[in-house]
Amino acid sequence: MSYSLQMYCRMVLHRVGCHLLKKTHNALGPPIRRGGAVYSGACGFREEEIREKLQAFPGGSINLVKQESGIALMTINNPARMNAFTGTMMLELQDRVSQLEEWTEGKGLIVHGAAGTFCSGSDLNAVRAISNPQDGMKMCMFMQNVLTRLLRLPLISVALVEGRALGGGSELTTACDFRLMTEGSEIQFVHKHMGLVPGWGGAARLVRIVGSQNALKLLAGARKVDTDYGERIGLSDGTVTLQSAESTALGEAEKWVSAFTKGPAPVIRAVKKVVLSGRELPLEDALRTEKDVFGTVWGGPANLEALARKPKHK
Ligand SMILES: C[C@@H](C(=O)O)C(=O)SCCNC(=O)CCNC(=O)[C@H](O)C(C)(C)COP(=O)(O)OP(=O)(O)OC[C@H]1O[C@@H](n2cnc3c(N)ncnc32)[C@H](O)[C@@H]1OP(=O)(O)O
Repeated sequence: MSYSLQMYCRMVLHRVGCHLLKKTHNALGPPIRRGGAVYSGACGFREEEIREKLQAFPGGSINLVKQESGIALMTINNPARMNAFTGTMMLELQDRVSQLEEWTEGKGLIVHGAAGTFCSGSDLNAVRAISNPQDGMKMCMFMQNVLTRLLRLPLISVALVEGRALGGGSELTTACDFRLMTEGSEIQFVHKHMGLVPGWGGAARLVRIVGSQNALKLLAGARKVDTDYGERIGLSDGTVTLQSAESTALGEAEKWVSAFTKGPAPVIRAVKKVVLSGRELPLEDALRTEKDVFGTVWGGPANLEALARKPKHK
């Protein structure tokens, strides 16, 4: 077979493969599997290309502490820039999410910012440098993959908002199951002021959190969301108040999430998995996933221990 005919056949097979992948994806709903990315090579996403570009914008870090309690702490750490995301911080976020996907004892996650503020979105210096549509789209697909995987972690996740969460920072808060805000903090989708719409998946997730009318107000109005407004529209799940001189917002957030992570890790992780499938999948696919997850805990150690504790009925 001539080379050009070979190349033509490969191209046809590639297109058919991509088309079938999309059809399967649409028929079965999102692939909720560990590392469930949205974009892959099959659909023309070349991750290596954007990784190289992002590598060129250093600064800051994403720190991760996996605690004995089963609750991990992730810190967006670039205080000189209000914790804005540099290119290397986007890459580090991906690495931290991969680490959390491998953490089998994990039950909870708190995402917070360094130095008393959350995150002011993409680093504007990096944004200026990759402002051409092609690179912007690649950064968008990269961050959508990372934040989708963050939200799909089998951990109960909380974004602790102190200070400000702006632009991509506000989108990051929507990639957690819950949001807690401290007094005086603000979440603001400033994208409109940048001539943008969210690109990291924040709009799709915001509609599912607050409904389409509230999402329109927050995006088209670039409205500042304070603690009261946040709780009223359901964007915030609670306002963190310090209970004593020694207490910290992070400590209060850990207490809050501990109420949901108390218990054996396999059970807490199973709870997140069944809620995740209920949130993302069409009903019958969600029921099948629930059946599969149920099968992992029914008759498991935690179930048998609970039964042993129950007094036998005469
Ligand atoms: C593309 C989109 C997305 O990814 O979806 C985005 O997020 S675009 C990015 C969307 N985010 C934004 O538009 C927020 C931009 N930043 C601001 O509006 C402001 O900095 C505030 C965050 C409101 C803080 O104002 P405030 O007056 O309190 O402090 P400041 O402005 O002096 O900021 C302190 C230092 O942090 C830097 N800084 C703050 N936000 C930054 C950012 N996003 N990128 C790069 N540097 C940033 C400032 O340049 C300044 O550095 P120097 O002391 O060296 O001057």
